[in-house]
Amino acid sequence: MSAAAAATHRRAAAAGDLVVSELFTSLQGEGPSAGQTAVFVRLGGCNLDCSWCDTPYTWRWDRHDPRAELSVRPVAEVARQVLEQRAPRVVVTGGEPLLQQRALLELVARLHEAERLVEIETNGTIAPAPRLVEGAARFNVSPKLATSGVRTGRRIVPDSLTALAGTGKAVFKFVVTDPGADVPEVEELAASYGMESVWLMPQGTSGPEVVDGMRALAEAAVPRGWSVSPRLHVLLWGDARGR
Ligand SMILES: C[S@@+](CC[C@H](N)C(=O)[O-])C[C@H]1O[C@@H](n2cnc3c(N)ncnc32)[C@H](O)[C@@H]1O
Ligand SMILES: Nc1nc2[nH]cc(C(=O)O)c2c(=O)[nH]1
Ligand code: SF4
Ligand SMILES: [Mg+2]
Repeated sequence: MSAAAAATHRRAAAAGDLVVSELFTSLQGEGPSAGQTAVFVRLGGCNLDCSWCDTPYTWRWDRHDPRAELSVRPVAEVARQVLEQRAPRVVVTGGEPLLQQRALLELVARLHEAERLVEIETNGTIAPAPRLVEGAARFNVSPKLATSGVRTGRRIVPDSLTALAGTGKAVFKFVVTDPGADVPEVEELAASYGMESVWLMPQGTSGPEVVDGMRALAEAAVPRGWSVSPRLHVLLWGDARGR
């Protein structure tokens, strides 16, 4: 991590604040709630470095400037901004949102109290605390496969995947780059961790990549009883930020 980004995260953690990348309202583009209006809270910082990550501006500080990309905001202020929107649903993502679990807990508790449905997008490497599980409507867990380019010991944390599977609120959404290599790896992970809801989503940041990818993934998903996730925001708006 860059020194500036590290200092930002330390300052936020000391104050109980959140490090925010962006906040916007859109349609949930992925997973079981695809098509539903939601407020997105994108937090800064990640503990992985997936080769195809579509939001490197949240963590890749050799190519992006953390002073321009990140802001430190009190939980109450983020909650107020979210609740100004009429959307019934909130998607907390990143970066890796569970890196900021202490402040995240407070945000999710406030939103849950205000009867918002909070979905948390996570890479599955960090176990959720009981209070986070209580306030969350669902965890959209996206464990990374070998084709992410991240080494196994970093991307697969068995205790965290077990904890997430045990919440009863997790779906597992795998980004597939190469079905021949990736589908057998998903089968192994699904069996090892008792994943009940498995989703395949194509890697891609353009309409044709997503549509062609989904068509190929249907062949693998249907016989196995799995689901295929669109990337609706990519189909509608391409690789635009804040969508
Ligand atoms: C940017 S990540 C943030 C949340 C968390 N770090 C994670 O990976 O789940 C949000 C979602 O986008 C997916 N994703 C990122 N880049 C992608 C790409 N190029 N194609 C398809 N999905 C991608 C991730 O796997 C994850 O499901
Ligand atoms: N529209 C839209 N839906 C999304 N679902 C998950 C996203 C994410 O980046 O986590 C995402 C996103 O970036 N945009
Ligand atoms: S874990 Fe998520 S945010 Fe982090 S690099 Fe991978 S896709 Fe990007
Ligand atoms: Mg996204």
